[in-house]
Order: sequence, then C-alpha cells, then structure tokens
Amino acid sequence: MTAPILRKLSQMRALTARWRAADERIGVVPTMGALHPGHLSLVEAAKADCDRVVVWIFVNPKQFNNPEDLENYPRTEVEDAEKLAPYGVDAVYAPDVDQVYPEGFATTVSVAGLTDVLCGAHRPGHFDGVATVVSKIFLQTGADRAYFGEKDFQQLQVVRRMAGDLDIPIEVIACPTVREDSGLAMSSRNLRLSPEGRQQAALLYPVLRDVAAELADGNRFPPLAERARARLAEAGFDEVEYFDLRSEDGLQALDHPDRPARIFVAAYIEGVRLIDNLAVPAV
Ligand SMILES: Nc1ncnc2c1ncn2[C@@H]1O[C@H](COP(=O)(O)OP(=O)(O)OP(=O)(O)O)[C@@H](O)[C@H]1O
Ligand SMILES: CC(C)(CO)[C@@H](O)C(=O)[O-]
Ligand code: BAL
Repeated sequence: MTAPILRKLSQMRALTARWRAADERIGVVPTMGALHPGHLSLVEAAKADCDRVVVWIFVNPKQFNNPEDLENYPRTEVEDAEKLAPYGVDAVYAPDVDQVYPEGFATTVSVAGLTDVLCGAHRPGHFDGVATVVSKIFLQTGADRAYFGEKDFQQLQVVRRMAGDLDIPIEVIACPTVREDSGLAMSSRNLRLSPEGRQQAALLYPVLRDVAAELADGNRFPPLAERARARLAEAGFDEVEYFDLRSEDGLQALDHPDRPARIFVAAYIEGVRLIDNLAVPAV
C-alpha cells in the first residue's frame, strides 16, 4: 500500500502526537528523493527497529552551493512513492518549501571544525544547509531515531555533533554503503552518468580498496594518494577534488592509520561530482 504523502507540518505533527500517545518509537529516514536501494536499506533498518517510519523527501535548496547542481538534481516523486510501497512506511513527508523555510526564515545551524575539511572545504555553505535542514527534520518529525548512510560519512558526523550539541533527543544510526555489483556506491547523481561514465566511475571503489590494502602493509598514505589520483585521471575522471586519509573520529588528516581511519574521495566524471569512502583498520 502506498503511504500517505504529507505536505504540511501540521499533518506531520498530528501523526507524531498520535504515535507518541501510543508510546510508539518513531524512525525517520531523511532523503532528497530519487530513491535507490541505498535509501531503501535505510528504510529497512528503520522498519526493523521502529514502530513507525517516516521518509522525508525534500530537495533542500540551502545545501546546494552550485545552482546548476540544484537545477539538475533528479526529482522522481511518483516513482519514489512506488518504490516505498512494499516497505509499509507510515508516512512520506515531502513538505512544501514554506513548511521548512517560511517567509522571514533567518536561522542557520552551523557546526564548526568538522565542516572545515573534505566536502565542507569544497562546497561552501553546504553543511550549514544540511545542519539547518536536519535540525528541522528532527524537530518537525519528533523522531526517536534517524537513519543516515555511511556514503555521506562527513554528513553523518556533522549531524551527530549537531544533535548532541543542541540536546535534540534523537539517536543517529549509521548504515553501511550499498554498492552496485561493479562496486560503485549507489547515488542519485549516478543517474546523470552515461553508461560509459558509470563504468569508469566504478574504478573509485577498487582504487580505495587497493590503497587500504597498501596501508595495511605499512605503507604511508601520501605517495599512495598520488598514485591513486593518477590512476583516476588516466581512467577519465575530469578532476579529483580530494583523496584524503582521515581519522573516523574528528576527521583529522593522517599519514598512516594509527587509529580507526577512512579514505575519502570526491571526484568529477562527466561533470558529475561523486563521493565515496572506505574504512581502514588502525595499524
Ligand atoms: N549507496 C548508499 N548506501 C547507503 N546509504 C546511502 C547511499 N546513498 C545515499 N545514502 C544515504 O541516503 C540518505 C539520503 O541521501 P541522498 O538523498 O542525498 O541520496 P544520494 O544518493 O546520496 O544522493 P546524492 O547524489 O545527493 O549524493 C543519506 O543518509 C545518504 O547517506
Ligand atoms: C540529509 C539530507 C536529506 C538533508 O537534506 C541530505 O543531505 C541527504 O540526502 O543526504
Ligand atoms: N547526499 C548528500 C546531499 C548532497 O550531496 O547535497
């Protein structure tokens, strides 16, 4: 059965109040739509441990630093509702813009430090837009748990910090990255790649894995990163924006994984910006 699509905050609040009165646990899955199996894995995780599940769909204008990216972002609401039907979610909340940003809206939520690096350094204002809208998602839905993908690992850390700092009583749950058979991390932006571009893009994951294996053998990161960048350029990537080794906790730059760490990459192919990351155990 397709879940009702709510457009108004008052509708969302009425449902939350009813569920709270019945002492039900509420889970929210924040998305910008164009749903794929990566998103659906978050829905499954939410269904497994919550009594009620809300899927949030909103292409948040405040987090796009590039107007072209916002304009080209895929919008597929009818298909999204069909994809969600088998999961039996309790509501799809796809608010009208004025329900999120009413006239005169003047507040920005900004997380310092964690947002200075990686995507934060290359997408000015992006994480302010994310932190602002996610604080609204948490407060509007009143959820007990929120589900985020590790594909956007920095976002996950930023959102955790924001919820903790603002005493929002919600548990942020991390879910593993879902990949195509080729290893390519599923992403709504993959829809903008040609079949050849998609094939080329699939190199990101083996490159991450190879570098992780070399780190496990005790090699230092900087020369490995240089070779990885060259491999990606040769394979047809237009630009490698960053290729970094950073601690999982605090996202500090590392030369070798002396604590739990991740390799992070952002690269452009056919003008589409893709990101990925891979955990590397401490050695
Ligand atoms: N492949 C994936 N595996 C697991 N979670 C994912 C995956 N792709 C996206 N998510 C998660 O889904 C949530 C919504 O993400 P979003 O709507 O931005 O989708 P996206 O595919 O990441 O799109 P984009 O092209 O904007 O990166 C985020 O928590 C994100 O981390
Ligand atoms: C968390 C989010 C839905 C906020 O708009 C977005 O950044 C995303 O889709 O990852
Ligand atoms: N998946 C994170 C949302 C964005 O790229 O804007």
